[in-house]
Amino acid sequence: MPHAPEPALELTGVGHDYRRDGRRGATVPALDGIDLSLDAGEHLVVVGPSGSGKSTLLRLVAGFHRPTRGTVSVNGRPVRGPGPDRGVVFQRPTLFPWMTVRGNVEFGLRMAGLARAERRALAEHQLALVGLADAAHLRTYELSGGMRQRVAIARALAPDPGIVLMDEPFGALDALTRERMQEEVRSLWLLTGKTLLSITHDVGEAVRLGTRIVVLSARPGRIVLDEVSDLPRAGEPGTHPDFTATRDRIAHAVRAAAR
Ligand SMILES: Nc1ncnc2c1ncn2[C@@H]1O[C@H](COP(=O)(O)OP(=O)(O)OP(=O)(O)O)[C@@H](O)[C@H]1O
Repeated sequence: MPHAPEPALELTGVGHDYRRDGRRGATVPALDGIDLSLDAGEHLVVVGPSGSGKSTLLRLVAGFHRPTRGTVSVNGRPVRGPGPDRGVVFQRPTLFPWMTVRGNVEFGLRMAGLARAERRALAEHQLALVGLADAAHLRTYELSGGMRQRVAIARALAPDPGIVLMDEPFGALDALTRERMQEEVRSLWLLTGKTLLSITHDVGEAVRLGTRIVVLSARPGRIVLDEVSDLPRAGEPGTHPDFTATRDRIAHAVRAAAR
C-alpha cells in the first residue's frame, strides 16, 4: 500500500508558557493542548480573541520559540529553529530601506548562496507574481503600504519554502488595500498551490482565505473550533451563498472564546 504523504504541518500536544520577566518561576500560559495536522496546499487561518496565542502558534512554527510541551513538525521534520523551509510575512514588513525592491527579494537567496543570475531570475518571477514587475528598481521608501507588503510576500516566496506563515499581514493597511490584498493572496495561493498559515483578527478575511479555519480560546489558547471550508476555491468567496452563514458562525465562536 502506498504511504500517505507527510502532513505539511503537524502540531502534537503543543503548549507554550512564557516566563514573566523579573518574577522567578512565574509563567504566562499562552497555548495548551494544540493538536493540528495540515495537508500540503491548504490555507489554515487562525482566528481568536486578543491574547489567545495566535502569534505564539505562528512563532513556534517559524522556529522563533521552542514549545514548552509537545512537538511541531514541518513536512515530517521537527522544527528546531528558523529555516528556509518556512517563509514569514509580518504585519509590518521589515524591508531594508537601503536596498531596491529587487535587492530585498533577492536577500534570502543571496544568503542561501545562489548565483547572481539565478537570484535575479527568481526575484523577477516573484515580483511579476505579486504585480511589481515594474517596481523592481524602486527603493522601499518609494512604495505604498500595499506595495511593501507585496514585496514582503515576494521575498517570503522566493526561496520556495514548503510553507508560508503570515502574521496579520494586512492588519496595518487601509480597508480598500486590505480587501485588494486578500484577493491577491487568494489568487497567489490558487496559482502556486503553496501551503499557507495565516493569522487574522478579521473573521471575514479568515472565511475568504481559509480552506481550514481554527478558532483559539482566550488564555491559554486552545482549539475551540476547527473547520474545513471550500469557499476560497470557489470563485469570489465573498459572494458565495454560504459566506455570511460561515462568517457568522465563526464570529460567534470567536466571541464565545473571548468570554
Ligand atoms: N514574549 C512574551 N513574554 C511574555 N508573555 C508573552 C510574550 N509574548 C506573548 N505573551 C503573552 O502570551 C499570550 C498570548 O500572546 P500572543 O501574542 O500569542 O496572542 P495573540 O492571540 O497573537 O494576541 P493579539 O491578537 O493581541 O496579537 C498573551 O497573554 C501575551 O501577553
